[in-house]
Amino acid sequence: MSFDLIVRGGLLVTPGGVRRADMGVSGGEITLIAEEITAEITADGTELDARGLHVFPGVVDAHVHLNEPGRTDWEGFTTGTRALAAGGATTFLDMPLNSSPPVLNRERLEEKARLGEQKSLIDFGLWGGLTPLNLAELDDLADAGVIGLKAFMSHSGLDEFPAADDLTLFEGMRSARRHGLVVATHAESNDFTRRLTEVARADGKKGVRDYLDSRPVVTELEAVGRALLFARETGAALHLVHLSSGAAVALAFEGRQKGIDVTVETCPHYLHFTDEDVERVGAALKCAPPLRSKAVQDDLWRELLAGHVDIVGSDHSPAPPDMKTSEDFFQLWGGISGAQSTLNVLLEDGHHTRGLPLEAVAALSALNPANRFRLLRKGRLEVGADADFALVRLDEPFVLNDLHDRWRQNPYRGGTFRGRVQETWQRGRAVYRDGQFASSGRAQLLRPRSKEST
Ligand SMILES: NC(=O)NC(NC(N)=O)C(=O)[O-]
Ligand SMILES: [Zn+2]
Ligand SMILES: [Zn+2]
Repeated sequence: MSFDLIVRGGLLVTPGGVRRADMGVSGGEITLIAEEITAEITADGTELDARGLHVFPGVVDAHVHLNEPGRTDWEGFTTGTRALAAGGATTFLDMPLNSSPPVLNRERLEEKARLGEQKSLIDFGLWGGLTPLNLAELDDLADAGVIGLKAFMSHSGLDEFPAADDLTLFEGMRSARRHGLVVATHAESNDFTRRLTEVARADGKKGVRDYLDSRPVVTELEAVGRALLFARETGAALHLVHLSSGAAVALAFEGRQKGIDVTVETCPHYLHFTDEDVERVGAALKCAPPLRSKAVQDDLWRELLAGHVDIVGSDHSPAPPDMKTSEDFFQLWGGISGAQSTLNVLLEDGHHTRGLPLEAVAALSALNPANRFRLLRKGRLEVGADADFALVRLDEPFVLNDLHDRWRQNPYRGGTFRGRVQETWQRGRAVYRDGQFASSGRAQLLRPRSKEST
């Protein structure tokens, strides 16, 4: 056997555990994992010395907003995927908003796919929207290869992507079930958050704390409960994005124990920052649902360490500085820039601080999202999988300053972490190495593998 690439002597974080081994790659695929590979590499092949480094499966970020076309100035494929690659990601799933017009039909999906294949550095899948405007388009979206359908249960921040009312969500789930697609929900109660916002605004409230108080945990719990009910009644696969509270994760876990097909995502910002950080830092940490108290964060970590969280996705959603500047905290764009730092947060706050095993870090960031969205060549260091991996220096602290996303405003800037990503490889080819990026043009659009073929 000969190889195009041999990764030598790294500590491989495989689904079965961490092991020191060589990894051989041919044609972009992992073809051998062995204690020592003695075979030759091809004449133009590469040997990579990974001694002293951990080899993680490339991050599969299930939740990013790269906003191209239409709002590329907020964040686009070029800068967004550089940030992702520098953070060890080799796959991302892009949300149907805030690109404009949003991905609500086949044409928009195909347009975004074309742009992504030209400009993205790494492989990607595309979410389609589920709104009251496009129920008639869902069959087409499924056929065109969406990775899943995304619905907002509260206002999305953009009128062009309206919230799904109960009937829309219910009908959307029925359709998704027929197509074998996952429905993702932004779970905050529309009635509840809208009324609390109105009341606060009527009282002239504008502060950080006023905003945080307008979206309490109960508004998340109400929406999670309703989404679970609809999933149970329709038999659809439900993915709860960006849960912010341990209580919401626990509610989802109860649902799963009762047989509902539900997975749970949380985000690095809920694990790393609290409400006090929002008060200190301001706009860079505005998001919905908002950051929570230390006590709620502790609950969230408890649930995660108990294995009740499936996926950690970045929800990277930047906006230009003028949308992140206002005296009125309600007026600011909600969205946090975090595409580059998911592994850093999981390794620093999870592994080093709380003893989260490295296999769990790899499962939350790569294997579980790959499995949930049926990307079975992704997310695992295993023979037969794509050679998508990141070389990580696990123990040495570093200051995160070299950020590659679109705007300067990034709440992780200047933070100290352990778990620096040294290099990122996709299908056997370096996409990020020595601080440099490969050229784009090789990224592939990924479609969920159909049930029949698995
Ligand atoms: N339109 C957005 O980018 N919204 C995102 N914004 C947040 N989370 O604050 C989201 O995922 O809801
Ligand atoms: Zn959301
Ligand atoms: Zn989002």
